Amino acid sequence: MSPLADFQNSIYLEGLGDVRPGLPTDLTRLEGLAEGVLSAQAFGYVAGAAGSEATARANRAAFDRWRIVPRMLRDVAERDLSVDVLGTAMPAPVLLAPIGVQSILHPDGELATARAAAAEGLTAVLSTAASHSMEEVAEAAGDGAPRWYQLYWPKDRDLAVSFLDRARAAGYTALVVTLDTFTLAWRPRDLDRAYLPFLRGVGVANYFADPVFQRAVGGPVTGANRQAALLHWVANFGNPSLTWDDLAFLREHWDGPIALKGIQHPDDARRAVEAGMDGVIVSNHGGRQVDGAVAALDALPAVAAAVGGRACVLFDSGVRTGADIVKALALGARAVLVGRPYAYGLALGGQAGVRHVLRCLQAELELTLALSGLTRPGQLTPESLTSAPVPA
Ligand SMILES: Cc1cc2nc3c(=O)[nH]c(=O)nc-3n(C[C@H](O)[C@H](O)[C@H](O)COP(=O)(O)O)c2cc1C
Ligand SMILES: O=C(O)C(=O)c1ccccc1
Repeated sequence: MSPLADFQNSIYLEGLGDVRPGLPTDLTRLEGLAEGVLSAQAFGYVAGAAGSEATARANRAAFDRWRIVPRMLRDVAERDLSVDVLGTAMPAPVLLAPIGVQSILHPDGELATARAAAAEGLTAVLSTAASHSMEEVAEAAGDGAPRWYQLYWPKDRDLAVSFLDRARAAGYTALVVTLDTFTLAWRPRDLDRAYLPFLRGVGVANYFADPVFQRAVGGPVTGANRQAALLHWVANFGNPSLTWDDLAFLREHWDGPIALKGIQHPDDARRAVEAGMDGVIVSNHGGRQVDGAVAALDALPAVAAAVGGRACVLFDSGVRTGADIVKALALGARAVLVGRPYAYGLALGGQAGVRHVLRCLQAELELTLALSGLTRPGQLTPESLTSAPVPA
């Protein structure tokens, strides 16, 4: 019996002893529960999306338009979910998407997330906009815990280089460069509450701890230069002038694998490969950037075809269940990143809440795969799916 199937049994056995798991095993229910424990501002920030939130809804609807076609009598006794992604060994094709400002969800924020990921052997991608510094998070994760770093590429090139140097020194092995968020989009829930965590000093730990940043604001951030430091953050956060030519700069300053996050067009995927990138992450940022943008799952097949095995294709935006993961892998992703579900787990139960989410996702993935007649993620192809009948 695999440890993941054991997890399912342990839930039933606890049930016999009348001890219920603390959080629901249907992860789509976590959002509603998280609303009950978060401030309206924090909940709105996390659950919200751009504009009318049509793309956030489309992300989910796209999964619903595909159905798995299970196959029988295929000896699925021995299952192995493990994959190698950009040189990182993973027990399952699941990563924790970079989510900034996690201390609005739980005081331990990214520290709790890193510990939960490490306990499962899964890779957490640390955001540049984290509420704890990358060095603190690395220490919380512990030696040997796989970790990747996500770059919000700031205007100041020296600051970008400093982030990359620090990430390397702290043991982050792969770089995720987020391209779709050089500025925050039109987000009505936050606008209506005039809520931006950074202006309250949340999500700036990596900046305030940085020697290059400190030099620019006249020394370590104290009460005296705090306002100036926050304004410097606003001015530097993103760079709308970047082009494909700038990727050479990243290659020069980061010798490990690089994945570009926010790819939605096959031509952009081709350009990423031509620029020597190791991976692309098909993502629309969970619907938080371009309202009306294509559902991420609908963009995946064409990107996978354009890449044609020359780079690693990853996926996020809308993954909520093991079945969702099966569908994304079948349509061309090597692994998925999950975002809001673990953020809600963090809000509801700290480190244990995140771990609950990770265990449920892995267990449900393994069961869905096996019950569909497969034993390894790599066996999934588009033939594993059929499109759902269009509702009348
Ligand atoms: C509250 C919140 C903060 C986020 N912060 C970041 C970030 O700092 N960097 C980044 O690349 N993506 C960020 N994202 C986007 C996620 O990495 C991911 O693309 C998205 O959440 C996936 O969609 P899902 O939430 O539907 O799983 C954030 C998403 C949320 C919900
Ligand atoms: O809110 C977000 O989606 C996001 O990506 C972000 C951007 C800057 C800082 C923190 C999070």
